[in-house]
Amino acid sequence: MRLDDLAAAVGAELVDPTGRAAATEVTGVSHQADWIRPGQAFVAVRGARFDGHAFVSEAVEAGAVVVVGEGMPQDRACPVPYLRVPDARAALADAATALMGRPSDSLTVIGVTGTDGKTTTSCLALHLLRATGRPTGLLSTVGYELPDGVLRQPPSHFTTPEAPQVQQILRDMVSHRATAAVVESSSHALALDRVRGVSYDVGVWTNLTGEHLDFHGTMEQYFADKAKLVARAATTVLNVDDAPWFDRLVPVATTGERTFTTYSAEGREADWRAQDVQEGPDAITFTLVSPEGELPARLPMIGRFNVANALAAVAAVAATGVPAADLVGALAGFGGVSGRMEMVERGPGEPRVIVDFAHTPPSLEKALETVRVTTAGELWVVIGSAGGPRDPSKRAPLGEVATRMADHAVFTEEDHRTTPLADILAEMERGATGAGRGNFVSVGDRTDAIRYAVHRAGPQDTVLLAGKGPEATMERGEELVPWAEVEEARAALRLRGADGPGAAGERA
Ligand SMILES: CC(=O)N[C@H]1[C@@H](OP(=O)(O)OP(=O)(O)OC[C@H]2O[C@@H](n3ccc(=O)[nH]c3=O)[C@H](O)[C@@H]2O)O[C@H](CO)[C@@H](O)[C@@H]1O[C@H](C)C(=O)N[C@@H](C)C(=O)N[C@H](CCC(=O)O)C(=O)O
Ligand SMILES: Nc1ncnc2c1ncn2[C@@H]1O[C@H](COP(=O)(O)OP(=O)(O)OP(=O)(O)O)[C@@H](O)[C@H]1O
Repeated sequence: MRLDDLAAAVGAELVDPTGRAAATEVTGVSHQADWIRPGQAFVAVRGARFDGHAFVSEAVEAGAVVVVGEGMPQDRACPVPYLRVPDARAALADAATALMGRPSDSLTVIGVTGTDGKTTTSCLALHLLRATGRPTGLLSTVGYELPDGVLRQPPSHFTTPEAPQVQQILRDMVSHRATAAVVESSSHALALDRVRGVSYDVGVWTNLTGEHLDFHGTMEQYFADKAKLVARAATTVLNVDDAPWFDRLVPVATTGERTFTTYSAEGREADWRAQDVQEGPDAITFTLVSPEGELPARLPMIGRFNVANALAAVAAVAATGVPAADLVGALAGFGGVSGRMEMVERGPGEPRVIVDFAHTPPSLEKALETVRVTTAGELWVVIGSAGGPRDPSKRAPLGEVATRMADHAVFTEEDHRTTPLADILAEMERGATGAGRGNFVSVGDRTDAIRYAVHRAGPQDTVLLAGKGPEATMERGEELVPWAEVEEARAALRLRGADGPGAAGERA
């Protein structure tokens, strides 16, 4: 793209006294100076921690041919043309969108926002679109996928990366013949214009509860940031059960030509709702009451909240023109979400082992509560708490919740980093004993802890391995070791099968 076209795309005036700059070819854009490659534009963002202008020299040395920003500091000159804009983050998104040729215009885009359930709903929508014949891409916390289904990681680990990565990934999807995309859209992304330039066909709202107020400031601001998705999507899928936000979203969802559809997992009046919900050990069944009639549905997941996620995904994909009967058929083939209530395959006589990401006291409580419903025997939990800079105040409450909600708790390591593991375990134990409970044991090594629980659990029992979920590494001291919780669970089950319940547990 020519520099004068880039200037037009970001709404800036190109001051070009020599007349030679306008035709300069701009090959890409980045907000991060050390990612700049020759021929690219550097957008200097004034952030909470840094002023991107401090990195202009680094960007130019790396080959930036233009800098975009809200104004160079007076004491510094810019060695390449400078495009002055009122909002650098908006310009970053506009430049990236233009340079990538507006890829989302060639895709049916479903955006998903909300405090909880974004990743699950996104993965469900991806599955439904693919299973009903649409080559689809995904951008989410777990990474991104092109229609080939291979999970890839963007260079920075965000739910929704910055606009240049978002637009590049959408462009790759189009190049790989995707016709649809599911974009998990975090509140940070909506607030910081990372998804400006994505034209959403359908916007999905899961729910809104207090979280991330450190960034958004107030609940009102958090709502306003998330509501940007509803304000931009042509059709929105709204959760009737999410009071009071539902009522406030309706006017936002109906301005202009836009429409909305509703869902309820709690039996309220809605376009899409679940009736006669039955939770089983491996799946949930319910009657889907839809605008196209009543249909029996089977969702191969556990966790009652997943009914809401499934309804949201079904309603969203239906809004793109897929019949409800096809969606219900496809739902039964969903393979789950990695590390989120993931059931480990088991043989006869083996306990049910579930890997989940819950690592805060409220999410652990919710996870244990829902698993309890389908546990005929006793409930075990293996849980640790992170060290290093992570919030130490949650350690004792985790110990309290684990021993209150489960019959047996095994306290163990979870990325303790340079914090002494013994200190973390002592805090978790304090939470349990402070509440007068002794149904716990501490087993520092996580492999041993998992084996301890799996070997003692009976065939009717459930073992919840909480906290690590899909994470691929464990931080022990200064060391970063590879980790695979599901593999650990499989190994523990194999050992249990070989030695018989109880035997290898003695090794822990
Ligand atoms: C609150 C938030 O999201 N902040 C993000 C934001 O920071 P910021 O605007 O304050 O920028 P800054 O760090 O001060 O830097 C200013 C500029 O200098 C640039 N810079 C900075 C340093 C350097 O060496 N070189 C350089 O070029 C930066 O790229 C940036 O453009 O832009 C930065 C550059 O992309 C991000 O690193 C930073 O993410 C922070 C670290 C973060 O942790 N964000 C998380 C909370 C986040 O976004 N999470 C959501 C999901 C939340 C959820 O639902 O759970 C997500 O979508 O992942
Ligand atoms: N609809 C829901 N309502 C309430 N809680 C939910 C819902 N869906 C999932 N959860 C809980 O939130 C956890 C994370 O789910 P998921 O990853 O889908 O959410 P998320 O919004 O993407 O969060 P994150 O961005 O942290 O991954 C689940 O393990 C479950 O405990």
